[in-house]
Amino acid sequence: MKIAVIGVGLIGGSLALCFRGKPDIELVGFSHRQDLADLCVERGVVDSATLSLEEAVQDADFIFLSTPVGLLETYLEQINALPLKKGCIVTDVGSTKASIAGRARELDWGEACFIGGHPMAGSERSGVQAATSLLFENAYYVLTPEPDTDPKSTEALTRLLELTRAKVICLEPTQHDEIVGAISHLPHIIAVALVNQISGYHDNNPLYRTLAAGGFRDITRIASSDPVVWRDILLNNRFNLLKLLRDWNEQVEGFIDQLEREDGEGISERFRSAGDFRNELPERRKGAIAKTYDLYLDVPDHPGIIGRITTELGSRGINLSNLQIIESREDVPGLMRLSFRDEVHMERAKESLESLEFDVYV
Ligand SMILES: NC(=O)C1=CN([C@@H]2O[C@H](COP(=O)(O)OP(=O)(O)OC[C@H]3O[C@@H](n4cnc5c(N)ncnc54)[C@H](O)[C@@H]3O)[C@@H](O)[C@H]2O)C=CC1
Ligand SMILES: O=C(O)C(=O)Cc1ccc(O)cc1
Repeated sequence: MKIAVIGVGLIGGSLALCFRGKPDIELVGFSHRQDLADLCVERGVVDSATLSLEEAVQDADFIFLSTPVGLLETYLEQINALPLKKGCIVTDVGSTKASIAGRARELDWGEACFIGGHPMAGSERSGVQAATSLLFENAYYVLTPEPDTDPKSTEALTRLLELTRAKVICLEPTQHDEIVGAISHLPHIIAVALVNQISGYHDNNPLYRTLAAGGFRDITRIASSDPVVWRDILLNNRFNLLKLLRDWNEQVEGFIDQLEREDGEGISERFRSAGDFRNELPERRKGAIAKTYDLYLDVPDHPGIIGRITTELGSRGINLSNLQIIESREDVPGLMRLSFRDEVHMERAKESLESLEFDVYV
């Protein structure tokens, strides 16, 4: 089976790593620059890479378009005009689905077909350097087959995507863009606006960055996302976002009004209803919203301390899903966050680290 990945960045590279090394799969990357083509081969993400689109898609069984959204339709058109293998499935990974689905519908695919796709997992990092085969584990992977798409093609793509360990669901493209606009694109806008607002205050007083603590960091991680990728997503989904931002203004106006009227009960009620909804979000899956079980511990600045902690957990078979040094506190020993997929591993880690006399907080 030949799989072509057009644009081997965070998402294209991560998909390639999920497929890589499986028996009978040949992975070819297409890049628009020789240095990037060389890099994805050097990093072992694809078997070979080419600057020729024709060569990349020739005889391919699956083609994944994984460039920024603004380039997807151009590549779709170019690929549609090239000779494709009978039964070839062309798909994409773009964060918006209506426009590419609309363009694909206008093209004649002959014995090939197009099925839109969107893995609902990612990160604020970009480029093939950030690619990982674990990115999609337990996340949702949306496919947008048309009513007349051959179910066998959707099935074949779904079967291949099992290698990502994501859960495939099918959605209509317009509905996808409305929902994903609200749960992913709007939060990115809010994070960026918030960081830029605070950055403006910081220009006059550097204490803003010094004091920026957990809450600010938690809600602004995605503000570090790739500017080109996000420019394209926001422009592409602008009609949904304009409505969502007007609704957002109403939320802001509501707070202004409650503060002016000193309406404490109204403010508490907003926190209560937000907490109720937030606490009911599906748990224990990675992706756009990752639920983890976290422990915090003070770590003295000793050489080898991180190795000691991870070796201890590893030797007891405790599965660590993430580790982060939190730098929000100055002039104190480091604070480390250890994340686990479930409560059992978290509790076992707590006991084990306490027995080594670490101060552990849940
Ligand atoms: N970043 C994320 O967390 C997620 C992104 N997506 C979607 O995945 C797609 C790719 O995003 P990322 O992998 O995050 O970005 P990325 O920047 O890591 O990867 C984009 C790739 O496209 C290549 N590229 C850029 N210009 C090109 C051109 N003219 N011709 C050919 N290739 C070109 C880049 O070299 C890079 O390899 C986007 O459509 C995005 O909406 C989907 C899910 C999550
Ligand atoms: O980093 C995060 O938490 C994300 O929000 C990742 C993400 C980015 C873009 C998508 O289309 C889907 C998921």
